[in-house]
Amino acid sequence: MLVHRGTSAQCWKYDLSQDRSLGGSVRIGQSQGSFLTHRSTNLLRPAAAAISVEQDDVNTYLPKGDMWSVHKFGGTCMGTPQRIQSVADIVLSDSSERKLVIVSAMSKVTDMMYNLVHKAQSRDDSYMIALEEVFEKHMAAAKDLLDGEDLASFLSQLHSDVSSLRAMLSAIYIAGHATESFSDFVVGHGELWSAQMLSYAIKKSGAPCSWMDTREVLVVKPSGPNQVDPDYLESEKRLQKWFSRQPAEIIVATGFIASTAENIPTTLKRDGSDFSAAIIGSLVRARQVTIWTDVDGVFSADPRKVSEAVILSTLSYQEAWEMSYFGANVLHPRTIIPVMKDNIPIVIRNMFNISAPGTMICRQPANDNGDLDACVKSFATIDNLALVNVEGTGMAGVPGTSSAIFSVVKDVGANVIMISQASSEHSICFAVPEKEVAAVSAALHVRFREALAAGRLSKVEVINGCSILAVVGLRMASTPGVSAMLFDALAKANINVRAIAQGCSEYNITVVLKQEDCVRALRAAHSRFFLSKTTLAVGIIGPGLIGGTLLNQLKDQAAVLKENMNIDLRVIGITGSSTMLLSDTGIDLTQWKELLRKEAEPADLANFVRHMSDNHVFPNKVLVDCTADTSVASHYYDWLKKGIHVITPNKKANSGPLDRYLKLRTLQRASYTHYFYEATVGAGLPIISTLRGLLETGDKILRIEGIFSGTLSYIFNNFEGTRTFSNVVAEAKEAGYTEPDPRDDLSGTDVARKVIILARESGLTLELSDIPVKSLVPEALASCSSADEFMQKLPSFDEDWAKQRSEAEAAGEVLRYVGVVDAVNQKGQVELRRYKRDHPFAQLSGSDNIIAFTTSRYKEQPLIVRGPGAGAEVTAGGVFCDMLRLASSLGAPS
Ligand SMILES: NC(=O)c1ccc[n+]([C@@H]2O[C@H](COP(=O)([O-])OP(=O)(O)OC[C@H]3O[C@@H](n4cnc5c(N)ncnc54)[C@H](O)[C@@H]3O)[C@@H](O)[C@H]2O)c1
Ligand SMILES: N[C@@H](CCO)C(=O)O
Ligand code: NA
Repeated sequence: MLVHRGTSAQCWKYDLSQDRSLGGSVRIGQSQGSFLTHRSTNLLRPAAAAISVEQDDVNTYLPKGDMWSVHKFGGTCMGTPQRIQSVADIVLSDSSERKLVIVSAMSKVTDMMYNLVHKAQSRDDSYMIALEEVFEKHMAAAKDLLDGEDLASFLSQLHSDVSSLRAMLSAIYIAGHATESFSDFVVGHGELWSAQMLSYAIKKSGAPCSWMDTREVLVVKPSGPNQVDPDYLESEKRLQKWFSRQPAEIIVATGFIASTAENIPTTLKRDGSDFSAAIIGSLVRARQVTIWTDVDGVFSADPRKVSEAVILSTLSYQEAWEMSYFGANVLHPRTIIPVMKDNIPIVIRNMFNISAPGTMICRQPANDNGDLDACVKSFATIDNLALVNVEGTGMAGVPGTSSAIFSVVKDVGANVIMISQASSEHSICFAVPEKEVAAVSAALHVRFREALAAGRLSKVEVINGCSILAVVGLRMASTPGVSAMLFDALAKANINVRAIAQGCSEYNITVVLKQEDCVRALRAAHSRFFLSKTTLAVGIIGPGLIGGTLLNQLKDQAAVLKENMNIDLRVIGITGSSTMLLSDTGIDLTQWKELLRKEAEPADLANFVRHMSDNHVFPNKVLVDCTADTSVASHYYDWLKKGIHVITPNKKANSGPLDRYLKLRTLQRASYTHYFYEATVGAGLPIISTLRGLLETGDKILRIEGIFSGTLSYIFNNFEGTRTFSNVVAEAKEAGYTEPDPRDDLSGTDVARKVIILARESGLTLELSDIPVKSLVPEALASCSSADEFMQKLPSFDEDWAKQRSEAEAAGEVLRYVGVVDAVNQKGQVELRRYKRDHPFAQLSGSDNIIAFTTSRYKEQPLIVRGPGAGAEVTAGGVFCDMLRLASSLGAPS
């Protein structure tokens, strides 16, 4: 077989007459007269001779090192003329002194080319039509991309290549067979054409650019089935030679194709163009090799399984290596070898998202700061495995047992994926693909029949349905605490580990688990290492006025919090009284209402809470009770006990039975689980936090007095002139100030609850029933069956109210509904009082609360907090504030 390099036609020609596999009867291409080697007059020389002549006079200079930047663009990047143009733009925007650009064939073309060969050798003459399609595709692309002389010369080359291919394929058709090198020759045209098109596109901008047929340069030798090794020395000589002839600043080179030392066209097999880029990067000692693709970089886990997966900014060569073994879509391990030896970084970048910085694979990751979590780079899983466990006392101290086991495994051709043996030597277990395990087990039973019969081996056991979770990271095995973190995460997720292997290579810890647990294990482990410690999984109970407003506030603010404070809030559940909506990773808050309507399931608080506690993706969980429900509040104790934080504007727990309250607070103080309830008093106003601040710094509370009801404040602030009482109550309800049942406000119960909350916070041990309350609910309406009925009947009492008001007015006074915590006398009280018009309590407007703290330090003048104390936005804001307080207790920056 003879192979020749062409001149400007730059096409390799086969002399099929020498290929015995084709019967030596066909000749192609000679009539075209393009068999001149470059700048040579030798006609039809045997390839080996051609090389020796050219090598001898090589004395050229190929600049090497930092000035070179190597780029590789895969088929998707070269998919359309527009994309080829974008590739040209990317190359031109690189300011490196010299650029070497490796390209794949346009997307789908390699398959089309293999298909041509396949058709021809199966004697399917539709290969002619298929070849025409290949031609059309490239012609159309070129016409779109190029014009003038460039277009003409590309098309003439394309024509001539296609006619050679036609002849070649017809030969294959006749022989009914294609050798590997024939097939490689045909297939390699995809790269030849894409490289030429790109180089013309770059040249169009005026930049000096040549294209390189890498078969002239890259020499490889077969090193195994479907695998080749580069011959660096020979390739470097040829590259020197090539460069001495065409020293352009930009070189576009064909990926994937190469030649043997005998100049037979071949390919880099499955390692493909990435391998080309790495080899060439190494030949020129490039400053960097950039692999352009359609993803933002290398993920920390398969993003289809772990929605929290992140793009890694750096990876060491070895980590990339490990990860590609586990199927991460990184680089083929062999691809890394050429650049690794020269410490050339490889950067994986997304051509369709230039703003993403990508992942740099290099020797020493820059951000390796020694943190535990930085030791772990990624997680991967392999499914459909079986564990084989060979067990018996006869194994200990008997050399050769493992060798015997694994030679059996080898003989049946099974692939051992992981091995683990405890040092007691009583068992060896290893994982193989499930489909291979039957053969392995049968062969082991045969091989160890005697040992089993004699009891030296007790069993050869197969455990089906296993998966591997592999954790990859540099220094992992040598850093204390990493495996503890991993196994703790798995334990918390209630996942049983069947076997463990950790090589001393330090790059990988592998655990075998039940396949059904695998994704859960992956998520739990990933979140432990990758999620911000202030990621909060949130469950909202009661998406009514306050809960709904809170959800909307979260929707608007979540991104800012994540960006600025590293606080990641994920609402993973919303439950109302009839339906609930659950999500494992976070509900889309832009459409929570719609989702709750359409995709919800029947509400079930126990299941809702289970959903929260079973979630192992998120390190912290909080339930936010936005109901006014006593029974919901009765669960706080259990939730806190489960480690779920609780936040609420619901007053029921803190104003309920004293013993339960004390039990709850004792638990809260003893644990690191938090319970916040600022919005229970004064809505978003800082009442609880002010009181706590006073107490915790050693101040002594003497008296807390104020207007604690937004509703009643509003009513008496607006009950003026000709307005009726019932009308103003309706307005307060409409404005969202009232409790779900406004009688809770008018009866004084709501104020009494707030008084109790503050009293207990101040250390008083009072029950709600200890507080004398003046109710404003007319006795006759106390028994109304619904809030609506109450509101309907309220106008009949307007006259009574008008009378009370005018009496006060006549005395130059106003009516105000106040609550008092008398800490000195350990009492509380709620009543309707009259205040002079110039009293601060008479100056309020809207739903204002005013709370005056008289303390040892604030004795002459009380500390006063005043402002709107009811309403959707301020209350939800107060609850939100508690969520951030929680995040900051968990370590969020302040
Ligand atoms: N409105 C305010 O200005 C204000 C101010 C401070 C505190 N609060 C408190 O906020 C809470 C909510 O008030 P709101 O005005 O939003 O009331 P709301 O009636 O509008 O909302 C309560 C929601 O909880 C739901 N719910 C009731 N029981 C439930 C259960 N067992 N499970 C699940 N969902 C249940 C209801 O269906 C409703 O959607 C109350 O505790 C209230 O005291 C309100
Ligand atoms: N209904 C309550 C809401 C705030 O707790 C009020 O009017 O004050
Ligand atoms: Na408050």
